[in-house]
Amino acid sequence: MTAKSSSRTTVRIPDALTVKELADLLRVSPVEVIKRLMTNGVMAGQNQTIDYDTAALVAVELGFEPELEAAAEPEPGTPLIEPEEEPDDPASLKPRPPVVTILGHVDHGKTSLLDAIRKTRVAAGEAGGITQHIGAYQVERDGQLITFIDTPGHAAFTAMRARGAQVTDIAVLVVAADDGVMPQTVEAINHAKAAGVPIIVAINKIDLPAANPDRVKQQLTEYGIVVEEYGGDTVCVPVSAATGQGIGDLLEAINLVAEISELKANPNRPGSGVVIEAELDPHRGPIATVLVQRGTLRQGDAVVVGETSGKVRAMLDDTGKRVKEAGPSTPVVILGLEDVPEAGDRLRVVADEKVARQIVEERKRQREAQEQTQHARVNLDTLFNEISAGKLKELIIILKTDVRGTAEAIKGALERLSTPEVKIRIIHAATGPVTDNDVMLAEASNGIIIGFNTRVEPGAKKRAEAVGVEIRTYNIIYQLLEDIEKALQGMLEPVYKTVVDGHAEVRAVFKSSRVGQIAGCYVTDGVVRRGSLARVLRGKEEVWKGRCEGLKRFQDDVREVQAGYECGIVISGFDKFQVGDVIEFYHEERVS
Ligand SMILES: Nc1nc2c(ncn2[C@@H]2O[C@H](COP(=O)(O)OP(=O)(O)OP(=O)(O)O)[C@@H](O)[C@H]2O)c(=O)[nH]1
Repeated sequence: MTAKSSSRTTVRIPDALTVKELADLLRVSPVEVIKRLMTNGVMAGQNQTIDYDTAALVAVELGFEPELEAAAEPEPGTPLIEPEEEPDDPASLKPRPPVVTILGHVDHGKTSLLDAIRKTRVAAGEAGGITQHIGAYQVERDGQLITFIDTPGHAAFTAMRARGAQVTDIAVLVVAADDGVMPQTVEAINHAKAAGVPIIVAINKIDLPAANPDRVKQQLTEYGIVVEEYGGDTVCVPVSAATGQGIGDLLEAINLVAEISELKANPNRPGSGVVIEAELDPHRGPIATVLVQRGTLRQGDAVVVGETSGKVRAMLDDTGKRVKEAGPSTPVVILGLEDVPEAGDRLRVVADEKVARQIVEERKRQREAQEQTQHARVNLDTLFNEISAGKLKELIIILKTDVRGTAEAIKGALERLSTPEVKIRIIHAATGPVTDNDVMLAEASNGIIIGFNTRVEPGAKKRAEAVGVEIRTYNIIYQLLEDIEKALQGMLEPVYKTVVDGHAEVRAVFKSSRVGQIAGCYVTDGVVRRGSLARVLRGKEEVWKGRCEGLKRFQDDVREVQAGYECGIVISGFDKFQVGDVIEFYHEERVS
């Protein structure tokens, strides 16, 4: 019998309610509900609150078809817990300022350029005149605001991305007109491309007699950056951070690219954003610069930031002025956190401080649990499995070699190994050892690193091991190519054994318009994890094999659920659950 039989009466159940309220809804006595709960392993008194999943189990047993009652529309501006992924109604989106990061080779003038841009607003007569360094600032040009991230360089840019936080909309690539394209210019180009952000070229130091902007433009074409003058679509602006020449043009170019990118966000929702930098101030406690990305952050909001929480006691803008609220693309310093968060941590507004602390506790627990399982990153041994499962369409490679000629040759040869199933994409090829930056890029892009006739810096090796990025080194080209080819065809595939992690018993089946079927389950032994391999057993027969696509406790998405708890489970491609089915969770372990 499943919960889907047509004779059942639908009952709408809120996401949390007391046992008594549930009894009223189901028109039975509270004692009846308590008895049913007990047989399902839940001990609860009549005034105790239970979650939807638990209530639904009882409803099904009593012949109802449970349905989650949609939460009431919140009052505008009321902070609430909501999943970050929830999309905005397109009609609610409003234009927002672009967020710009300045990248480029050492000494080409990134810091000077940021200073010169900052000065334009002092010149424009801004009150106070002095800008605080808070990690980001805004300037206005032709009535449009532009937000600059004040930490130049792609190391910071990619470190953020490796932590899953994409803050930059536009990258300004600074190239010194006298020096031309240098190794870190190329690295910056590839980091920006990997992040998929448009590039604007600022040819700096044009005040110098040795300046040769044409040579720079020419050199850039070798790296796929073709400026407009040469028939390409990259905007290029000659500037001098020293004299201020061209800074206005650069700002106009940014506005132009921003307009084409149609950057938008919904300001009318609880604020969320990313930490740009944070520190412990001896007088004010933990302070963090946050770039608001969606919604509006307000003084008094309860927030969760990475693994800390608090209440926004005060907010300051980039001139040090107190502000009460901050909308999309606005950088603000917030005071009132319990601890110092990390750059790249996400901030979310939640209902109140108690909820905030609960979420932090849960996050810490989940992280600890995750630390015990290996990072699921791409590596050559498991490549074929990923391809077969349709999970990988592209193998991303970062290639480091001893000399430039080899880099080009290997790049070409590797790209030719692409198959209809998997494209090989080399997002960065350069000479020199494998560095920390390369590992960060691989981490952010889910790629692997190949070193040819080159060494791996100790720091890079340590980081790669910690984050699970694969580095392979070779001295013979054909061996390198053969390994990749074998990996693509699954011939490198080692032998695996199946290890069972846990079982969950299906106790109710719910329909969801979004994901198909959700199995209301009880974890009988072990642990079940989101993303894990799973097979559905009916008696002794295996009726389906797939992946656990969704795992919920109450209304929250969770990474794992231990034995003795209820949860909602979605298995990829399967919508024929029956009450009594057992879902077996397992993983493949390599046999050495
Ligand atoms: N003549 C001239 N010198 C400049 C210009 N921009 C920067 N410089 C000089 O170039 C040097 C490097 O500038 P920075 O702004 O520190 O360069 P950077 O790219 O931030 O360097 P790192 O932070 O070390 O990566 C400094 O001595 C600046 O004074 C310019 O437009 N013209």
